[in-house]
Amino acid sequence: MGRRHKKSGHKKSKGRPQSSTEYSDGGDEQEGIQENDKVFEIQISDIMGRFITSTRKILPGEVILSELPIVVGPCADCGAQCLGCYKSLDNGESGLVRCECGWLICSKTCPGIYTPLGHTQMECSILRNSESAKAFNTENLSEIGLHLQAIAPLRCLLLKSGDTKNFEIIMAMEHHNDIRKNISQIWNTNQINVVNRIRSNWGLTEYSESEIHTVCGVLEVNSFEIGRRSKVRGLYRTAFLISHDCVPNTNHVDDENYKLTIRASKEIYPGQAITLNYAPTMQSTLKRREYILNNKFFECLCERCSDPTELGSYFSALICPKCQTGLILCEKPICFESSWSCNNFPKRCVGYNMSARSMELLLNRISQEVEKLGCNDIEGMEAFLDRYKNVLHETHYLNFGVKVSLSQFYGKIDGFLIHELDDNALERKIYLCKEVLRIFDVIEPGYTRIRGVTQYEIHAPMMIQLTRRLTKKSAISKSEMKIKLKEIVKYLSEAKIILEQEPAESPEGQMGSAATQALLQIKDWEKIVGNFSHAKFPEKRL
Ligand SMILES: C[S@@+](CC[C@H](N)C(=O)[O-])C[C@H]1O[C@@H](n2cnc3c(N)ncnc32)[C@H](O)[C@@H]1O
Repeated sequence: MGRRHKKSGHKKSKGRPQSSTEYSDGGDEQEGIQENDKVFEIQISDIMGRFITSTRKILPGEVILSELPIVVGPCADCGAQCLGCYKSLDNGESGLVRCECGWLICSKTCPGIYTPLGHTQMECSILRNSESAKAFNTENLSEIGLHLQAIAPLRCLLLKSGDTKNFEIIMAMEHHNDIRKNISQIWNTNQINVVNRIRSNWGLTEYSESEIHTVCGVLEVNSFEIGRRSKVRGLYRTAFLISHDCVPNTNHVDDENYKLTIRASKEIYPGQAITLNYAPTMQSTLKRREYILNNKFFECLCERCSDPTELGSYFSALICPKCQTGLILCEKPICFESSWSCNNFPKRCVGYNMSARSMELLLNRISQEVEKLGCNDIEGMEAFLDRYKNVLHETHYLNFGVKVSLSQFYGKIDGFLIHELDDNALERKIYLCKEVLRIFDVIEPGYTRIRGVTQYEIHAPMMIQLTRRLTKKSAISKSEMKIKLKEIVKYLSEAKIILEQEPAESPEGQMGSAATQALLQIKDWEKIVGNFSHAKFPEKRL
């Protein structure tokens, strides 16, 4: 592995910066952002190609850019979905309705029919004239996904005559054809499902094979997965320039019109690269690097990937089976074949060594156990943590994923509803939330969705604990109560700031409103304890 792709990393830009006005591909027409408000400029590096850096200090929560997509369409691995609004048709709820081109839609009144980011009139007539719907059996919904694979590439190609400026922007995006054409699994699949379909089945020979492979590559490398309804991807004229880092400094959200908003999660200094994580944050270095290599076609050499401890999060660490005190860490994490050994060696541990292959097999086996855990099965999850407490580090990514679920499910599942939790279970939820916040401070710091959700989650058990102590008349002084209330307000206030940025109708957006309500209610406690905003947290003893 690893050899077929070029090496990459965060090498400082070599070329001169391109200001946004110099960016002739249309990046200067940023929607909603005035030219002189722009907080970023485009730079070019030998390793990363184009990327953006900040032109001034950007504060946490500040909008860096916000834009509508150029193209929206089904993801390559989608199931059956409506061509207009992308609603999933897998559940059969909506029955099978056909557009006049023969393809499936959610209903005759679908709001996405004949709209620029849905099923356009042009697309409809191409699909109808080529009798394309005759090629699939509408009873077999899984087969439709294969045909839908060619829709987003078709929509890119249609811009060639319909919107030349955006077509040029798309064709100038990174496609990695040089690498992708040597990966037969990718290239041949695209040849059959996209190139042949568009050229032979739909008769669009005006698009060359290489042009079609290029838009496939552009979509694979640059598109954002968006929407809440099913698997949908969008290409954006500026956001694609954001480079990757496994500890990103931005987060993003898209709304019902597919508008994408990128915000700073933490302070970004002038000249610093503006980054997002292309890989799943809650995976180990090995898995993230594999994902990036196989999907974005470069090797990540970021600080988190280069550090065997993953910046002290110990996300990939095992407990040494020999000495039980040392940790098994990867010797050279940016090398896929690197072996793993005990960090106690040679002091106290005679030495424990594991090959990359043995580690992979072990983790695959344990992952299968995690996948089998029911999402409501709190007892099963706790039993898993207990079973592996002498094998996986307490914040190993496999443990941590389970802990994130537990931190949210305690209080929500039948038999574990918040008021039914005993004192130990309340304490457990608080402990888990704090651990989740501590680790996310390292791997995804700042104002992020998970931080907002966890801060909201922690307030309820803390409030109940406080009420119970008060009603049970367990010894709790007024000053201790004030400190607890102040801590709860701190969590809720940050949760409110973060979650109010989410779409109001989303579960996170609703949590944001609930945080606002909770903050109002908590004011009533002043009647009991007096003003607590000046309460001092006890100093931590070293
Ligand atoms: C979404 S594009 C970003 C824009 C692209 N650099 C361009 O010039 O069009 C993603 C590609 O940028 C490059 N890239 C982004 N982040 C990188 C990083 N941290 N290290 C190396 N290459 C990176 C890789 O080639 C990757 O496939």
